[in-house]
Amino acid sequence: MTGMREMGTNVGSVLASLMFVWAIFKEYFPYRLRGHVEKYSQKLVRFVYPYIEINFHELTGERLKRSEAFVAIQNYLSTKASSQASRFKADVVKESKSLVLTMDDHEEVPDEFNGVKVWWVLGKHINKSQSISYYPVSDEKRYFKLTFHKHHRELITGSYVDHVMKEGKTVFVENRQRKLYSNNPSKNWRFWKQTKWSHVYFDHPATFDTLAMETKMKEDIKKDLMKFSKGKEYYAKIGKAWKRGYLLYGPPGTGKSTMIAAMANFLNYDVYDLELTTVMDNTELRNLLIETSNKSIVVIEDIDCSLDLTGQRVKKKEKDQGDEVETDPVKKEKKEESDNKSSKVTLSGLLNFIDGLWSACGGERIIVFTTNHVEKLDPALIRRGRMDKHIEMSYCSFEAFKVLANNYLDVDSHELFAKIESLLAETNITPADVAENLMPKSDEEGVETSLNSLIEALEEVKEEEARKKEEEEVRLKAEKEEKEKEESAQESVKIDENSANSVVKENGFHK
Ligand SMILES: Nc1ncnc2c1ncn2[C@@H]1O[C@H](COP(=O)(O)OP(=O)(O)OP(=O)(O)O)[C@@H](O)[C@H]1O
Ligand SMILES: [Mg+2]
Repeated sequence: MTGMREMGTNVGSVLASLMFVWAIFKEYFPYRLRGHVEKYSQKLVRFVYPYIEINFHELTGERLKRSEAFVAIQNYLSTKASSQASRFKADVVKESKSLVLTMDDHEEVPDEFNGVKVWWVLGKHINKSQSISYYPVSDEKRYFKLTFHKHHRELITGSYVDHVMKEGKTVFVENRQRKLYSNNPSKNWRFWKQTKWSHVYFDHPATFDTLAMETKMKEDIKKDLMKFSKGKEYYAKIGKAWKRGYLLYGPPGTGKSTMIAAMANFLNYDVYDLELTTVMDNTELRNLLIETSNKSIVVIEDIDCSLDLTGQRVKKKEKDQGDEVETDPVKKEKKEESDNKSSKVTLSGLLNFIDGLWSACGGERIIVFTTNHVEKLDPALIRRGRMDKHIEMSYCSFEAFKVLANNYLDVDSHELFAKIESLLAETNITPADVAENLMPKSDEEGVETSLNSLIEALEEVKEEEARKKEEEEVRLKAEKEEKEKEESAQESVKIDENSANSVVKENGFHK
């Protein structure tokens, strides 16, 4: 069959050359004769070469975006190429766990659908125009050519192409290596033609199994995520954009960032880590958003440090009291940058971003904010509907400790657990600190040594907390005494004034 098609292709190209010569000289023939020649020559071409060809170009649209169809075909053919083609390009994805083969240029891959044969070829046009540009411009334009017999036009352009797109997308989801994007400073977008987002491959090992928190809470979050990811029809039915906002709040080291990684791994989504302090204004924020893809989690970490988003009322109160001192150097730098006002992103800009984005960019997106100070955020920012689910990440409970003990030491129970349970109930220690103590310091260190080191740390924390409590009590007592002294001093001044007044009155009376 391929041989016949090739022969047809050769005869077809000879005829095409003749048609080209005809196009030049047809002016010299009488009009009537011209019509006849054209009609019969086209019939002849269709007879000799009864195949239809469709090209799917890689770059489409004015901004030359990568066509989704091209990518889907490429993925679909990667599953066929391994058995059908003889020349491939290979790519190793997912830490060498799978090898993805794609067709090499001009390689032909046959395929069959409902007993009908089709052929795919990856072709490319080289752009001959030698435009001089400051930036490197790719002048290679690739396309997939699909060839099939004209009898099967309907089947191929309908069901077959649909089938290829669907399969291609599934392969893409299975093989794709997820990415962690971070936004580039906008000053580089124009001058260095930098893309808005740079990425590295996302390879965080955190999962919900390794995340230390209450089992019930964990299951609840997993259920919520699952419902969201499968909720395309549901969201369409209730007329809501297919997005969900999560607010993770709690002290440093309680696993907020770890939870985001676990969410991404659970859903198989990309992560867009949005650094707000480098976004100059609301327009830039919108532009960044438009370039995010479906199946992604957009993250804004430490939102209270990123921008002046804390709402007027809260801000005023804070100014009066004086700001709390930030100890984490990263958060401190963020806060300083945002205080320097290099960014003009406003609260309303961010609210528009959260509300508007989804309708503008299609669905299947999750947005996550993290903060250590939930009380500082403007209520408008975190109201339900914007941040649908508020999750408090808290100090380590005994249940959370058991997950960590299993992760780090491979133990489910131990005689020292009871002591640890009672110490955990009395102290505030973060999962990060517990994890640090459980990590064996050397290969020889056994389970017991690690657990004892945790007990020691817990006792230290307990002592420290008791000391702080005592100090606080002493301070409060001193404050109370001071206040009482002041009040009694004021009282005695009042009594003195009153008695002086009565003396004056008495004297006056006497006068
Ligand atoms: N709940 C948890 N489960 C498992 N590991 C945790 C948990 N919390 C903290 N850890 C460990 O502590 C380290 C720090 O945690 P993480 O970065 O997630 O804290 P965070 O809440 O994001 O802190 P910050 O507010 O400073 O950003 C992690 O690398 C992880 O190993
Ligand atoms: Mg964090």
